[in-house]
Amino acid sequence: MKEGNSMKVNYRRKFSILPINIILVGLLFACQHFVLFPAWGSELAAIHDVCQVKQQLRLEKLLRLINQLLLIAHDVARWKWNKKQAIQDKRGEQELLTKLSQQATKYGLEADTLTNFFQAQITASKLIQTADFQQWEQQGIRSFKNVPDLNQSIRPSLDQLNT
Ligand SMILES: O=C(O)C(=O)C[C@]1(C(=O)O)C=C[C@@H](O)C=C1
Repeated sequence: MKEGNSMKVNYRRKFSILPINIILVGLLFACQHFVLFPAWGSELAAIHDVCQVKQQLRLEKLLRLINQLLLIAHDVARWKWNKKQAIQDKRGEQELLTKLSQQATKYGLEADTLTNFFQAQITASKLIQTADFQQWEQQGIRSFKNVPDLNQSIRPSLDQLNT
């Protein structure tokens, strides 16, 4: 083989494995850091822990809100019982769901998921109110004293919790 040709082959051999070399050196460098600086591993674990705690806190806050909303359902039921009003307010429900799905897009949340969640919340509220009505019917309760007004006080509280 002529000298010029053999140099070409050597040159190709030398440089064709260059990207693999770069990747291997990169990997080695990264691993070495975790070996030489094990603190990095614990830092990653700490970040993971913080994320988990934050998620847990968000979940707890959500559960607290659900609980508050369901507790208010008893006040709603008392007001409706006193006024002999129907439990279901289909128009109110639709207005709430439309407003919430518009807010979902604003906050980058999925409108369907949010709507399903609040639909379930409304269903739970209606079940509580129905159970209250049945119980008061059996107990022969005529009306309740000191019930906050649905429009002036209860619904604004519900709106605040919902948003
Ligand atoms: O605002 C009421 O009348 C409620 O009973 C509350 C609520 C709700 O959870 O938002 C529940 C049932 C009604 O059909 C409408 C709304």
